[in-house]
Amino acid sequence: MDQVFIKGLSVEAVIGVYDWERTILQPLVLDLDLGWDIRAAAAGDDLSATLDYAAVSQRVLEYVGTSQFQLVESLAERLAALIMEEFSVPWLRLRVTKPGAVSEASGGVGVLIERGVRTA
Ligand SMILES: Nc1nc2c(c(=O)[nH]1)N=C([C@H](O)[C@@H](O)CO)CN2
Repeated sequence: MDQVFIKGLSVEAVIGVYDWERTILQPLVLDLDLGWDIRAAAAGDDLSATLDYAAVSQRVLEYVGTSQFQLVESLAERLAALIMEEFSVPWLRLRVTKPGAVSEASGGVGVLIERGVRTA
């Protein structure tokens, strides 16, 4: 399946299980692979026929930036459901990285989920 992707989307949110984390904003980085058949958009050179990565990015920034989850798992699950419902995305892969959580992990820590049905 074709994909529209958004890589390295940076946003700050209240995220974490510990008391000190409930009072600060922490950086998160999101990577999204979004299943979408791009052929109709390509044939017509038509934005309205594709998944607008700018519109998805804006919605994700709005949602995550005002969220207050404890676990990155919870954020990932809710965000995946929102994107699939609001943008009619049939399948997605979402990585949520919390860069500063484990200082020794230079590439960050977090979760990677896939949801939906990935058609050929
Ligand atoms: N699998 C997870 N492990 C941990 C999480 C999490 O969201 N998912 N969160 C924390 C703390 O909030 C941590 O980020 C504070 O540094 C610990 N482990």
